[in-house]
Amino acid sequence: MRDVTIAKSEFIADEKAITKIQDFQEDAELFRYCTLPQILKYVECFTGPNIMAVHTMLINKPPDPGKMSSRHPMHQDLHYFPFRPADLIVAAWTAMERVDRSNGCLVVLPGTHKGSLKQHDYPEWEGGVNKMYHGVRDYDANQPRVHLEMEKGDTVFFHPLLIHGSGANQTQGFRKAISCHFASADCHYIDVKGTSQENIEREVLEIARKKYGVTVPITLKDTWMIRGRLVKGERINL
Ligand SMILES: CCCCCCCCCCCC(=O)SCCNC(=O)CCNC(=O)[C@H](O)C(C)(C)COP(=O)(O)OP(=O)(O)OC[C@H]1O[C@@H](n2cnc3c(N)ncnc32)[C@H](O)[C@@H]1OP(=O)(O)O
Ligand SMILES: O=C(O)CCC(=O)C(=O)O
Repeated sequence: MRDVTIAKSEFIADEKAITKIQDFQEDAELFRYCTLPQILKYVECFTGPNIMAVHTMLINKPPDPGKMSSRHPMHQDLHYFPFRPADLIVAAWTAMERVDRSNGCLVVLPGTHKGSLKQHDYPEWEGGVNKMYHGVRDYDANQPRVHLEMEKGDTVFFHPLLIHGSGANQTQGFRKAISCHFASADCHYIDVKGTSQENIEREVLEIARKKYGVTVPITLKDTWMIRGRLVKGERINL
């Protein structure tokens, strides 16, 4: 994935536009992260013994190009997931260097994981928004927020309903983190038709057609089944 502003700038080298490697589950070295006992020990408390890595990312938040496009809007990860129950899904996010407000650390709204899934859309940001970076349409902006300042190697585990995002990277370095969403293999797929998740379904299927050249009819479930990888126990539903 490339930052929308940087990718369109003729003055910046192509590799400096790369903000994320999405879906690294087939890369042996990167995937080792998802199998680390130090991570799985905590993941298992949420998922139980049958653990799937459902979504992987190496995030390389670039120095902000001046348009604030390095921000990640406040969102709930469950918006992207066509499976339930939410309580059997957990994110692990590990800082690969010190992160604080200057380089755009995570920011969370504590307690929001006890709420429900909200409507998400592209935020109306003047400087542009990266592809598929949907944000919660309505949330109380006066609600207390916590900035997660973390040292290199620190990991945070969070619920897929927790409203979170990250700020602009105001430094000159790339802010690196590695992350995996885990889910219990006992989770089941849901049909998102008629729900607030229809907009992301449409977008993912369009990307599958246009970017990956898929010509046969596929479903949102197919896109998740192909990418998911078992890390422990038995692959049941997912
Ligand atoms: C499939 C299932 C996924 C499913 C993903 C499931 C996510 C689970 C989420 C869990 C919670 C979260 O992480 S929340 C955030 C979730 N969202 C994401 O992580 C989205 C990550 N984004 C991506 O992976 C990618 O951007 C894609 C696949 C959506 C689209 O890729 P792409 O079409 O190649 O575009 P991308 O590289 O991003 O580049 C952005 C724009 O810059 C242009 N561009 C690119 N390179 C250049 C260049 N050298 N010179 C000029 N322009 C350029 C592109 O054409 C595009 O313009 P133009 O075509 O616009 O004109
Ligand atoms: O690393 C970031 O800046 C934000 C990541 C995030 O919000 C997510 O992966 O859901």
